[in-house]
Amino acid sequence: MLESKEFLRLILDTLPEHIVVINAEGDIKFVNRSWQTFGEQNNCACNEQWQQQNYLAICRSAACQNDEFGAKAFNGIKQVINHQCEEFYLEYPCHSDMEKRWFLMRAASLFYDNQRFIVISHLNITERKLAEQQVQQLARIDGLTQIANRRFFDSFILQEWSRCSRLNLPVSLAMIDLDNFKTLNDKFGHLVGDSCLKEVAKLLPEFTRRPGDLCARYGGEEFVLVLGNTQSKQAQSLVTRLIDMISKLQLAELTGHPLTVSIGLATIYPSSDSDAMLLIEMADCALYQAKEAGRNQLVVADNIEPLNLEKCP
Ligand SMILES: Nc1nc2c(ncn2[C@@H]2O[C@H](COP(=O)(O)OP(=O)(O)OP(=O)(O)O)[C@@H](O)[C@H]2O)c(=O)[nH]1
Repeated sequence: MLESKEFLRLILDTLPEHIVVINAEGDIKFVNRSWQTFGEQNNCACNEQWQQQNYLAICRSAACQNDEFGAKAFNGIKQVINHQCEEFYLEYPCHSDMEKRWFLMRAASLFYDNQRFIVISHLNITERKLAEQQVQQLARIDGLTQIANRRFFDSFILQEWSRCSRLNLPVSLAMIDLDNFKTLNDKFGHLVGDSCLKEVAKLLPEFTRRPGDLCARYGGEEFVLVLGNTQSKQAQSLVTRLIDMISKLQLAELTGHPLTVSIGLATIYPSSDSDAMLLIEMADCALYQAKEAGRNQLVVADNIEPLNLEKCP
C-alpha cells in the first residue's frame, strides 16, 4: 500500500501547505489539493490547467510587473535548479482585498527516475507575521501617549536626515516642552499631569501627516515634531498654530489654568559632513532660550548666532 501513488497523493492532499512540483525547466508536474483550492479561491487564471503552466514563467511575469518577491522567487528557484543551493526560503506577502496574508516559500530539489524536480511549498505564516507586527508596533509606541517613542524618533530622524540630504531638502525639528510641569504635577497630582500629556499628544498627529513627518514623545514632558522637506517659515506657522491649540485645550477644568508650552525650532539643509545631532542640538538650544525668555513662546534657531549655541547647556 505504501508504494501506491494514490496513497501518497492522498497524503499530500491532507497537507495545509500549497505544494507544486516542477521540473528543471519550470514546467508544473504536480499540485496538491491545497494548491488547487487556494487557486480556486483566489480566481487564478490558470486554474484547472496547472499542469500546462510553467512556474518560472509565472514568477518572471510577476517580476516584470515590479513584484520584487516574484523576482526573488525566480532567482531562488533558479539557484536550486543550478545546484547553487540545496534549499531556498522566502517569506512574502500575498494580501487579498479582504485580509492580510503572508507565506513562507520553500524550494528543494528531488531526484526521481533519473530526473530532477523541485518541490515548492507555500506555508501560511500570517499568524506569526501579525504577532511580529504587533510586537514591532508596541516597541515603537509610547505607552502613555500612544504616539511614537524616543527610540523610534532616534531611527526616524536618521532616515529622514539622509533622505533630505540626498534630495537636498530642508528638515525642520520642533522641540516642545510643557511649561512648569513639575508645579502642575505637585499641585494637582501625576494623574492630572498624565492627562495633560495625553491631550497634547492627541493634537500632534494633525501636524505630521506626510511620510517624512513624525511626532514623538522625546522624554518626560517633552515632545518633538520632525517635519521633512519643510522650510523654517512653513514650520513656524505650523508650530504657532500648535501653541494656539494647546492654549485652548480644556485642561483649565482640571487645573484652573491654561497649559502653555515652550518650543525650540530648527531647520537645516542636511549635508554629507553634518549629522542629525546638529539639528537636535540647535532645536534644544532654541528651546532653552524660549524657557530663559519667560516660557510660552517659540524661538527659532535660525535667529541664533552659532556662537550662542555654545552657551546652551
Ligand atoms: N505626570 C507626569 N509627569 C511627568 C512624566 N514624565 C515626567 N514628568 C514630570 O515632569 C516634570 C518636569 O519638570 P522640570 O523638568 O523641572 O520642568 P518644568 O517644571 O516643566 O519646568 P520648565 O520646563 O522649566 O517650564 C517633573 O516633575 C517630572 O516628574 C509623566 O509621564 N507623567
